[in-house]
Amino acid sequence: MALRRERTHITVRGLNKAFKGQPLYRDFDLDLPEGRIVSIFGPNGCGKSTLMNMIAGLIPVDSGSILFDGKSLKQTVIGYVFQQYREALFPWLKSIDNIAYPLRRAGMPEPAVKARVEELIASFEIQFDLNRYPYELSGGQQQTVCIMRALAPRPEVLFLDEPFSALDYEMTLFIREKLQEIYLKSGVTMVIVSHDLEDAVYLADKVLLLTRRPTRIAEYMTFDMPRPRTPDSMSDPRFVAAKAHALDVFRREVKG
Ligand SMILES: Nc1ncnc2c1ncn2[C@@H]1O[C@H](COP(=O)(O)OP(=O)(O)OP(=O)(O)O)[C@@H](O)[C@H]1O
Repeated sequence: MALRRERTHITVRGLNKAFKGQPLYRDFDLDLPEGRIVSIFGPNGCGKSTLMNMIAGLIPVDSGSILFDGKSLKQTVIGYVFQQYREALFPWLKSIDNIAYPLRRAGMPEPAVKARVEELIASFEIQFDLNRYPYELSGGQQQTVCIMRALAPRPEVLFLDEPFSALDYEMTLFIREKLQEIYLKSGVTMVIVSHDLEDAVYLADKVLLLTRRPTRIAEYMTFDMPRPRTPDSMSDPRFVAAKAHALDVFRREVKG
């Protein structure tokens, strides 16, 4: 595979965050590469979600800088997929209107909204009825709607907080494939928080392995197995070795 040039997309510098006087991140630096998938993995409570949410602007930092290609968050279009898809969708809007919501809110003219939604439906090869309300859909279908909504405004970065944790295994495989397809088509930078090592490694170009708090980077592991990866990839020796290595680092960090 030809080597792709790695360009930094998100730069985190001198990040500090404490909860109730207890430091979580102290002078923390991180670079997230453009057009790659980075998974964040680490011990329970080490601050995976907090880190991603600070980058996505959902949680304030105490101090430090976070820039997207040198720009602030306000100047950047991002998408966010929540773990709890049931609570993330607006129950009073049909699924299709949930997807269109961020476009309408941004004042996009209706014909352009329709065209963008149609484009998403085609690229996701949606087989279910998007005129249904979210509660009429299965969990996997609801999570698919959440991902489509997050992608609707063509974000530069897509953040996903444990996107598989509320799904059964079959749906996990389905959503993983969809995310990989979208990534291969659009090259969007993705950041995924995962508490499952298999999920963390499967989609990732890089796995950010964190320590216990106060949280540091234990290892920023590169996983360059070619794409598309398939369920068979999980028995590939390269996948098995990457997962075993990440598990070693994790065990060392948990033991302290
Ligand atoms: N609003 C808050 N107030 C006080 N403490 C908080 C708050 N949010 C998070 N914390 C604490 O900060 C730490 C990191 O939380 P966070 O949810 O980011 O960790 P995580 O690695 O994503 O956790 P998990 O693996 O349990 O999902 C935890 O110890 C948590 O209890």
